Amino acid sequence: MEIMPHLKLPVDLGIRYAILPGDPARVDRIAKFLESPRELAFNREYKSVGGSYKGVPILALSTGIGGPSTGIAVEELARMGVKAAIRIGSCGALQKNIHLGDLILVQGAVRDEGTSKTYLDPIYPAVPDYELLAACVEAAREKKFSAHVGLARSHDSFYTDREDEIDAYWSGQGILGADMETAALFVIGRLRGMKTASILNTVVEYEENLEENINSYSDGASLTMRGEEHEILTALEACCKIEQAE
Ligand SMILES: O=P(O)(O)O[C@H]1O[C@H](CO)[C@@H](O)[C@H]1O
Ligand SMILES: O=c1cc[nH]c(=O)[nH]1
Repeated sequence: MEIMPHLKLPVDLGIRYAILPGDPARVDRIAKFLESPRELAFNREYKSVGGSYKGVPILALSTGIGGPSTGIAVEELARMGVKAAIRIGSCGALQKNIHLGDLILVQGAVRDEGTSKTYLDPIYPAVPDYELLAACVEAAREKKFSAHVGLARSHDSFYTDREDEIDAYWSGQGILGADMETAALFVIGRLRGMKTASILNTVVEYEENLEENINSYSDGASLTMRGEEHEILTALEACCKIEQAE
């Protein structure tokens, strides 16, 4: 049986929906929302758990940090027949009205990263699948989660000497938040015929201290952990909506 070189999952796993956090620790927290969760593999940054939600088989898989490892995950998931993948990430807000634990449902991403550019020219757009995004928006609204729909910026370097200046520029262009994986997911997923969407949980407010806030998220601060639960539920409900529509 063929095993994926990085994900260490079998090509015929047979699960059509994937939920993709960056952090492997988040996979265990997704597992708590699944029926009959079972750990499937843990190789490098790729931790995977299979289970189901309201009867729909779901794969939770971490992608690690950044476009390169996300690109590998998307390619191997596509080979396994995954039809829809929703990132549930964390982000820094770039607008003052976006608060800790608020969700950003990404309508398009600035491709300020290298991975997607190795596939296609930068003029190609990084956009989610329309139906999958609509299912995420509907799910978040039904559950009354605090959510904003708009653009994100995906970048490669978390620490640069110009981060404040760069953030101010993109904030001025109306971008809602910054992450490191969404653009690569959208571009590579679209090329491989996979529906994609990205939901980002705000773990740093605009112009707040990045390092302190990320530390308090990993320590389980309540607003950001609640946002994480909201993004997990939004993604799972969206998978059910797509499954019902088919
Ligand atoms: O929490 P995840 O999903 O990893 O997302 C964000 O957090 C990491 C940076 O701290 C980057 O991967 C960024 O995109
Ligand atoms: O700027 C930021 C803040 C949080 N997470 C990111 O990926 N980028």
